[in-house]
Amino acid sequence: MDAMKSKWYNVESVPESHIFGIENRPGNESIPLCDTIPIIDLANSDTNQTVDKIVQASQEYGFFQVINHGVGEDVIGEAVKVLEELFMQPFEEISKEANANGWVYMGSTTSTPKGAHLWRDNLKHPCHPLEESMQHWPQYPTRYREVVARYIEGIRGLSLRVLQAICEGLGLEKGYLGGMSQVQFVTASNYPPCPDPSLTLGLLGHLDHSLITILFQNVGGLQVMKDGKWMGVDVVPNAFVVNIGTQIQIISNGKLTSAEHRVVTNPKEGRTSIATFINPMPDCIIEPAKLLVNEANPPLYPSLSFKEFVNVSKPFGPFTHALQNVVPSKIN
Ligand SMILES: O=C(O)CCC(=O)C(=O)O
Ligand SMILES: [Fe+2]
Repeated sequence: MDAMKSKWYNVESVPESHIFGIENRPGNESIPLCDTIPIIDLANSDTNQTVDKIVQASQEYGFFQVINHGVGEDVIGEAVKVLEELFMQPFEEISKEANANGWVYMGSTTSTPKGAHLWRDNLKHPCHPLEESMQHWPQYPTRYREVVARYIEGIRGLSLRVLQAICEGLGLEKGYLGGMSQVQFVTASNYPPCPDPSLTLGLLGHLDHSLITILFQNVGGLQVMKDGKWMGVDVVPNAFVVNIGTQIQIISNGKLTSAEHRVVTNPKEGRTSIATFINPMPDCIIEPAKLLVNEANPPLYPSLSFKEFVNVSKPFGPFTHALQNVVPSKIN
């Protein structure tokens, strides 16, 4: 049997192990694409107009897309190619390499708190500081480190520009958020075509516990919760989807929104996504910024180190609405 045939997803129907309960599965309801999530041109990211657009989108949707972001089309294309090549290897080969190097590979056999298995393979590793973290990255495909490093360099620059624009928009001092973004993880996923997308999910609904997350998707599948309804995030060629993580929702004292999102599968095409999480250091205290809190605007969230926050969230599983359980006051 060749590598492709032996993959778990070469099946004619969705195995029992991948069927989600009624309350989580997408079903047959058709979900519209949201054509109002802003697509923001970053050619001049420091103008007031761009800053306003970023803040508005972050308030209203917790999501926006960026174009003219400075990361080359070829850099993105190469990264997707090298990841697709990696995911083509047999499960055992990837796992062996992951274990030897200390990065995380979760094949679709990995269970989720909701019982069923996700319709995806996924890898995760740190990517900041670049030189140091690169030593632990995959070595096969042989161009992986070189290609992904170039991608990550681009994402680092972009993330600092976006964080700076958010600082400006919130009225925070320059570098307030950029200075906190000392940890960066990349997680790449392969969502194979699925014989029945109504039964299963690529990724359960969740909030990202990051400052921001910068995502590339080559095929649609990402959905965002807006006013209690799922909406599809359209694929804009070579754009990045940026979303506000729970940590910026806290720092902004609820002014900016971290929105729930999930990934559905499709019967025709495989999908590759690359999400880069921009996170604080574990000991960094995350709390509503002093400048945004006063008598009229009391803090909505407690102060917690990022580590504590993640710990408190754990009992609820990484894919649940952890934040709602942590904070006494509502999060919306
Ligand atoms: O694959 C995607 O489009 C989304 C990934 C994601 O939301 C995550 O890894 O947190
Ligand atoms: Fe996410």
